Amino acid sequence: MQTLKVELANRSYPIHIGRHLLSDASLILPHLKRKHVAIVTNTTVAPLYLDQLSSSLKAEGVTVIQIILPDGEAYKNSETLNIIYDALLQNRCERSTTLIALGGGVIGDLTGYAAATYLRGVPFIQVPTTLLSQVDSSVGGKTGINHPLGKNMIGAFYQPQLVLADIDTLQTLPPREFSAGVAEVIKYGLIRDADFFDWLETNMTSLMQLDEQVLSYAIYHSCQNKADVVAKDEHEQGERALLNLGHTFGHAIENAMGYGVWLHGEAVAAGTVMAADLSQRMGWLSDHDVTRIKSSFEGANLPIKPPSLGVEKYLDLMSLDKKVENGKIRLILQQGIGKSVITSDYDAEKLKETLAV
Ligand SMILES: NC(=O)c1ccc[n+]([C@@H]2O[C@H](COP(=O)([O-])OP(=O)(O)OC[C@H]3O[C@@H](n4cnc5c(N)ncnc54)[C@H](O)[C@@H]3O)[C@@H](O)[C@H]2O)c1
Ligand SMILES: O=C(O)C(=O)C[C@@H](O)[C@H](O)[C@H](O)COP(=O)(O)O
Ligand SMILES: [Zn+2]
Repeated sequence: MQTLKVELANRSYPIHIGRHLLSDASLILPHLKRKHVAIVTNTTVAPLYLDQLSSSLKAEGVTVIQIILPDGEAYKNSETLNIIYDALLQNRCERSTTLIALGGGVIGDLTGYAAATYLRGVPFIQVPTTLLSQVDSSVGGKTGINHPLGKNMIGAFYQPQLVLADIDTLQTLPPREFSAGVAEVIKYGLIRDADFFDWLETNMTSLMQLDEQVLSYAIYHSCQNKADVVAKDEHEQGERALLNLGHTFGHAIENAMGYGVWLHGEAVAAGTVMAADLSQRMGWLSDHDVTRIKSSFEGANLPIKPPSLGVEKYLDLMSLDKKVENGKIRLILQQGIGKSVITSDYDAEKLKETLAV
């Protein structure tokens, strides 16, 4: 098992990455206020891993409440959040009850937001079971739900007590979902780590085959990059916005196509290609680098061609992005591989050319 730490003063927490972690309750016990937990998961993950996690905790005398939600991005909303609140109240959960998110990013975001708000805040633990959630969503404390008008529009920054990433769970992940996670892995290379991007170019085939060493390295290195950024800028006042590369375009795609039709990682991949296209039009990124970016996504079986929504639709949806300032859409653009910037200083006409796909 490898461990790294998100350094946030008295809210610091460890990320454990390795095999057989779900059945090792000793990793969780030190982080519980009381031997009382509510595991939140969904109808797909429950039959695969709920028993393993519950049994190991029960064997140590922990009372386990199970909350099983419907599966899918379309359920990352206030109705599903209410299912969690209802179950917590019906089971008389207290401030000392720890919520455990067992699943992908949807479960993690929902559970984290429930933890941030139930009784004005209870502890929670992330047990991510998708590649995307192991490399990105379980780390950093962004929690929340979607609104019909925009992605993740309601939420809170609320850090977990612990992240437990058991890479064995990835064996059952459908290939399309694995690919979606690789989009966020590539992101770290593009925004701040050119060496990691080079390494990914060399090792993409092995990564897609779930080679254990390559997979562990990719997860550890992604978490390290995210932990570094979050430690410097927890509440996205500056540098953290770089983690949003491709997301202003991508969230527009997810919303326009209907939540869940394009996977988050797929929309991020196509959105990152759009950001690269605009960067190239601005003269900031070479043709060669644009080709490298597209090839890396293609190597992970990710889409590089965005849907044709129409320029006005794109602009309308992008204008609801959380990074909008004084009505101006701020974008993460590329000034090379490993060098992203947040800027509102782009040519609006060139943006329209990028959106006219
Ligand atoms: N909070 C953050 O910082 C952050 C970062 C990135 C993405 N996100 C959010 O995360 C969500 C996407 O997360 P995701 O890609 O994990 O999607 P997801 O949570 O929808 O999981 C993908 C699918 O895989 C299934 N699944 C999960 N684990 C499995 C396993 N081990 N074996 C088989 N099936 C499994 C799920 O039930 C689901 O059907 C989006 O809502 C996105 O906005 C949040
Ligand atoms: O942690 C962050 O910060 C990120 O931006 C990570 C993203 O991959 C993630 O999709 C996040 O949920 C997007 O945040 P949002 O603030 O644009 O909703
Ligand atoms: Zn993302």
